[in-house]
Amino acid sequence: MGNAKTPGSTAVLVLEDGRIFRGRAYGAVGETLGEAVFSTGMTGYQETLTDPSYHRQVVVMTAPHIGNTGVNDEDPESGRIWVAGYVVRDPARVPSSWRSVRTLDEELVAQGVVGICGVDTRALTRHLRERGAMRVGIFSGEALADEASLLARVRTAPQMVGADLAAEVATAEPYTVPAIGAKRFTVAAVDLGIKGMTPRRMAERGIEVHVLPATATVEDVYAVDPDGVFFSNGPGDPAAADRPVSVMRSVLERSTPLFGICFGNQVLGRALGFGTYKLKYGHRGINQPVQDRLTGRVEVTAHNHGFAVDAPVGAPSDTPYGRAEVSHVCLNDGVVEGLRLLDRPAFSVQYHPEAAAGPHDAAYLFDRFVSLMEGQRA
Ligand SMILES: NC(=O)CC[C@H](N)C(=O)O
Repeated sequence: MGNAKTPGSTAVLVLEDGRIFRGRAYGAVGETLGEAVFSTGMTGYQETLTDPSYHRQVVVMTAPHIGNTGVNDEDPESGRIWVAGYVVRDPARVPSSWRSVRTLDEELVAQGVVGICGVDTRALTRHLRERGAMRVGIFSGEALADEASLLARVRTAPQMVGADLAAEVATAEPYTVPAIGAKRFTVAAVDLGIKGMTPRRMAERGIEVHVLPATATVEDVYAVDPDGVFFSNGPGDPAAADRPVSVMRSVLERSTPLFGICFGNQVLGRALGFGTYKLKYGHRGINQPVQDRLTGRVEVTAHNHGFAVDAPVGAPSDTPYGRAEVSHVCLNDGVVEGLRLLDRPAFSVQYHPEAAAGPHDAAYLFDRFVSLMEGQRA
């Protein structure tokens, strides 16, 4: 957390391998620690900042100009900024948008988010691509100190591997998002860090969404008498998500239609008996090419993931819940981007069909979920 900003004051970004970038304080002044990751989205910084999946991550924006459209009250994906820190090359000096109500700098200060600007984000991104995501600290104001002590601070930060974070970001109390228009289905959505656009995309399809805390039990899920069950995106290491994995296994057992996004895809991978692993530097941006192996169609999609499912691409695998296959792959690097069961109504994707921000190529996946629920009724 930071205190009042001194414009243009010095800030230092220290990576855990000892590489240092100097710049100017942006947003709140102070100290922040986290995992350094980069996002290639040219637009949608408000959605990025407020995506709970970024909890404990310091986000480096590869787009050089950030803040151009200021901050509005409509675009946030949750009630607050979740990124641990923010790294920008060249912040907008004068934002311009009819929806803007304040500057991004003001918003970062108001929410105590420590950032840095004026750093060479291309060099920083290349470093992270070569060395991989790693721990980082941003320091400004009274937090500045000699390099050796800053590096020692960075090395005290917790690692992302093994981090169980969903309950830190998810709703404490259940809430309901009503269907828009006539209600057709009820869905229990286990909130592991859900983005606001996800229940909205379901509501638009006549689904009443009961958003449940990350700690929801199987009894909580079935207490809403769901036609389908959804597992959301969220922060942290899926290898630490034992509770959602066991809840999901009960849902699979009962053959209730099931859909998972991002963390939810990793939870499905684990529920089926596949492993998960940490990617070197992850996928974060809104223009990643993904192929739907069922139709052959390529979609341009929004991503934010640092882990992935380790499942064989090709012939289906036998799992305790019948045959499962990799339904989608990333065309940049072959990473598993979706799973589908062949004998039960369940599927998931590693990317973001709710796409806020991002292209809407993958919105059909919400319709697939609706079809599964229709199929179950027929
Ligand atoms: N957006 C997400 O759900 C991210 C899932 C997980 N925390 C990852 O980094 O891979």
